[in-house]
Amino acid sequence: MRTSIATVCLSGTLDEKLRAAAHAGFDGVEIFEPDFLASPRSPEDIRGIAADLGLSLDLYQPFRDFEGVSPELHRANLRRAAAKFDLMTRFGIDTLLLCSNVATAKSGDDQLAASQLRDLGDLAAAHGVRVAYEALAWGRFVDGYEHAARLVRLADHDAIGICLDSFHILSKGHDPEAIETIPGDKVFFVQMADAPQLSLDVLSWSRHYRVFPGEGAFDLGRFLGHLLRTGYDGPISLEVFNDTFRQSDPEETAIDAMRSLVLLQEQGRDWLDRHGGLGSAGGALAARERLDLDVAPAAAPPVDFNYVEVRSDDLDALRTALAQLGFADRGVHRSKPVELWTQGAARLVLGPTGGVGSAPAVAGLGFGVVDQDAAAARALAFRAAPVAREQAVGEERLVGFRAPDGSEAFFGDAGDGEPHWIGEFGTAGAADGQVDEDAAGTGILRVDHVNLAQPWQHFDAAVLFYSTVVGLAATPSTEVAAPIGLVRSQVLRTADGGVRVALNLAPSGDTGGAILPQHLAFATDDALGVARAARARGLAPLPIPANYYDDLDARYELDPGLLASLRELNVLYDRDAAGEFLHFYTGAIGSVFFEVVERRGGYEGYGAGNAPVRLAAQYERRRAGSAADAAVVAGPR
Ligand SMILES: O=C(O)c1ccc(O)c(O)c1
Ligand SMILES: [Mg+2]
Repeated sequence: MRTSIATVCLSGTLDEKLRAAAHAGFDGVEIFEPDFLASPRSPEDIRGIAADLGLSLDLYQPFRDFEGVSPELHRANLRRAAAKFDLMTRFGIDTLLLCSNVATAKSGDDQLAASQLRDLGDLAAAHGVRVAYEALAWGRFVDGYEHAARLVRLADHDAIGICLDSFHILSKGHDPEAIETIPGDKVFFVQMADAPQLSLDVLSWSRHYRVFPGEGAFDLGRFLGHLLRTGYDGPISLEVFNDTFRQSDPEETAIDAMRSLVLLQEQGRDWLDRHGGLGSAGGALAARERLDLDVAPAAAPPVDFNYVEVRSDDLDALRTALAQLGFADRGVHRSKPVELWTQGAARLVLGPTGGVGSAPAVAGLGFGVVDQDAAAARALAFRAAPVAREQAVGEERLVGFRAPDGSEAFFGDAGDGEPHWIGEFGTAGAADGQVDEDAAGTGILRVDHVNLAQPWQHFDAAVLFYSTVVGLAATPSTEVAAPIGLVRSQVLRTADGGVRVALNLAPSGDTGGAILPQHLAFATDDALGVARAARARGLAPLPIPANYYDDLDARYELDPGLLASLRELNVLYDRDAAGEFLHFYTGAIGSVFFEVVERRGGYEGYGAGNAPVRLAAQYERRRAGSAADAAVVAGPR
């Protein structure tokens, strides 16, 4: 499948955009007119640069407000179009994107619009170019692709075809199935964008929230499936608008964009496989070979967390908190400045930060997979950047990739029992790799979830990274009220919940995770027991206000003994139709904190209703100053 991207999707100068698109492996670009107008370069210059980079110039866009106008305006519009056709000839671009009229159309008469499009077709043909007509979701008279297709049919001109843009179609709730009724050779161009499900006017939604495929909520695999059945074999181009990529590095955005197209091709193939393939149309059958879908090799999703790596400048505070939670000190690594703490299958690797601007507190996530090579091959096909890992002779191989926030995702062996690499720890440590059974607890079983605060520029890219490179499934995003604003939150997980990663949108200006720390949640089947034992070892949990427990009582009519224990131990509670949830928190330790969770029955949530209480309690602590946090890690009381 030929890939393309509109220059509007990338930040920087036109030169930078072209370079980024080429480096990410795109076959071509759409030249977005404002990018050209702002460039000091001539069309011939740009044509030469694109050719040197191996990029085709697939489309010039947008041309606006043409059809359905008065005769005088029509004459002026044709003059305007002729100038653009001349320009396109200099660029060597053969297709102009025409948006449906949003401003100057005086009539919704299809015959008038079609005859004006036919005139435009004559003019385009005379210049050796063609026009792709696109229904904008907020068009004055034409706001749907089926209407646009009808006008193209009425215009009946070789140089007039349609541009299908997934956003305009799916944002209106239009069914993409009728795409199959459009002849493939009348589809002149295709633009793809995803978007989160919002109830917002389509113009604002389009201009501020479009994201790359896989980062939003649209079913684009189905869209692509219907499209391929027309026999279309032109480029699939990305066209997103939002407030984020404009402030991001174009090279990174372009990789993210390419990753989304690899995912889209897999989703399209899967949809076709489930829905009868390309159908019986002869031409369409050949299309699949011509399209040559670039699909990543399959790999099973991760099974569990192999380990979590936390970096901190206050390792003593982390050690104290982990010891209070019952973790065992397993000693230091034999060749790296890191140490291992474990309890059950929860494994934490602690190390110092690399200084200012280094990776976030949760610097690495190890995912247990059944086939490391397959997982790595899939990650590479999704254009993930491998992380070089120094490896001493005999040390277990771990394959790693850089996540958008600068942290690292590693694939290790899933399996029963401890990973082999554990043997690399303990040679120099006091604990000698052995668990001190007396000091350690046994209530914590494994990591339940990891909660990563994401810089706002990387949130969408992180959703795509964890769903493609790591292989988790994205669930719908939610918003949580906090004293510092609304916090967007989205969980990516495996079907059985063995791996859960929650992403939270860090408030802007939150450098170093001071406002929204990263956090690790450990699973237990006895939260009250773990809380009690931790308290005996000196842990002061995050204090929860009495008001909260009064409300719990009012809502749930809890057993008085249970309520008293929750209140006494600062354990929070939630319940839904499937089960119950008990959880408590430590205070923040630098830019990380810990949570212990107990899921009863089939409870699958995260106590979202309790998040405002937790966030307010943490806010309170922060305001009270570091003295309060110091108390969290003080010795036994
Ligand atoms: O928002 C717009 O104006 C606009 C312009 C060109 C497009 O292809 C599009 O989908 C939207
Ligand atoms: Mg478009």
